[in-house]
Amino acid sequence: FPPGPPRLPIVGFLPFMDSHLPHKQLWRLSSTYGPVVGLYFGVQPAIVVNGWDANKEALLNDDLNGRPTGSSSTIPFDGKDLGVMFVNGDLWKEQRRFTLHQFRNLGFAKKSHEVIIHEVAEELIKDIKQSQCSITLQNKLGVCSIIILWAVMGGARLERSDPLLTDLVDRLNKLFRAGQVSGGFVEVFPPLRHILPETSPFNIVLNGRYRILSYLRNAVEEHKATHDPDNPRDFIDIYITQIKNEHNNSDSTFTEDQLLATCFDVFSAGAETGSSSVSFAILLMILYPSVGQAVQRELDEVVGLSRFPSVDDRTKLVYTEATLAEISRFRGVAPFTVPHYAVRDTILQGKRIPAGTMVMNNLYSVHMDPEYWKDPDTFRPERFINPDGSLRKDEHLIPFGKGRRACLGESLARMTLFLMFTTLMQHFNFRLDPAIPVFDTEGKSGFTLGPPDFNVFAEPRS
Ligand code: HEM
Repeated sequence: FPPGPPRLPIVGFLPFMDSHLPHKQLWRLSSTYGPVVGLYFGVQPAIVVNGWDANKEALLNDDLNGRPTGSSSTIPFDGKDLGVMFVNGDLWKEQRRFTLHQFRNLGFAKKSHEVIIHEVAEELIKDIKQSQCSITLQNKLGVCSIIILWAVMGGARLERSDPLLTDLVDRLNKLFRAGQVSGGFVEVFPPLRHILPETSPFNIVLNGRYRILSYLRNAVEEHKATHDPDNPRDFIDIYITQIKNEHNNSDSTFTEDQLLATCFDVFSAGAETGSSSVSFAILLMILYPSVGQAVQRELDEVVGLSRFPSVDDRTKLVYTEATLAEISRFRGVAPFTVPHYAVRDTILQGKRIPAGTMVMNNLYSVHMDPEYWKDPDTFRPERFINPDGSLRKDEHLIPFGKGRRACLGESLARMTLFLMFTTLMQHFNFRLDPAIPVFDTEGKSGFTLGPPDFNVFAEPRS
């Protein structure tokens, strides 16, 4: 097993985990123990993979592409591992393939999706213009993310003013901040959950999960009541048809619980990451005003103010694209991948990794690896521009992971980030509300990295 920090009996490294910025702490361990650090979360053996070389090797090794199973995410499903994110083997392959295929058929990240994102952006701009005081972008963008995702999954166009939406955004934000990348004490000592107060991070995550699942369950019931297999409206309709088609197949993985779990995975993976990415992007434009102004100059030249930016403009918006790349390197909202798991004994960087080891791929360490990035701590979009002025793609930038477990929603996430960011920058000059000072711009950890709390004044650009 790879070398790592000393561990305490029973609890292992858990009491020493930094809850503030664990990706930084776990990367620092590499200076003592090398790129693959072995440690224990309770009695669960785990490795942290740091730097580009080790992460590339790990992410492309299918023996390390499993997921830990049996976590608290199974509680609402009587202990069954369901969905696409925390499942393995044939179930994962079949469900991931089906979900991706159907999403593509439904126009996922295609032109028809751009139309929806433009409508959502237009409403957001109206909403911001009507605001009388400073606004919390993260919440407004959370509502946008859910409307966009739901258009593919559940078909219906949700209303911005629907109080349910605000509740979902609030639950998701709380759930993502309360979560811990290591799983925390309860994941390794499950009986603890019976004595925890309602306000404990574990119960915030579990209650958020139940609330979102109950919303999804209602949506599935409504779909069943109005289901017409010849006229599928969305992903849920197509999935219901598949369940019916496989009714006589006792080995079928298509069940109603599986539908709920898949919707939950997509919904939770997509909504918070999407809004956090755009919030971070706007915050960085305020903190680095010369970059923000250069983005606006390029948008004025290429797009102007009379229409919304479109994905067709991307090739001409080199500086803007370079800025988005630098934002995802500098403040990637996924500093770790979702935890991986060794499905059989294997070798990584010459070290033996036993089956059953949890694997934490530290993407932050890839994006800050000084071997590959000159001045990694400097925010500098120009690093993604070639001397001839064209956009420089860099294989060391992997905010969505790499290999067979990479993000299922990457194309939609990239499209949404581009359209929401450019539309906001086109329409407004942002400045921070001094009433909510931002002391720490590195963000807030949890399952992902969220932006710090901040409010903005948005001055319309004429
Ligand atoms: C900026 C936004 C996003 C970022 C940075 C991001 C990043 C990631 C990363 C790093 C992973 C883990 C890869 C691994 O474990 O190796 C992941 C997995 C996943 N993402 Fe995303 N994601 C984003 C948006 C989305 C969206 C919009 C969706 C859904 C439409 C989505 C759905 C998923 C799913 C289902 C998985 C699990 C895939 C699997 O286990 O097979 N993500 N994402």
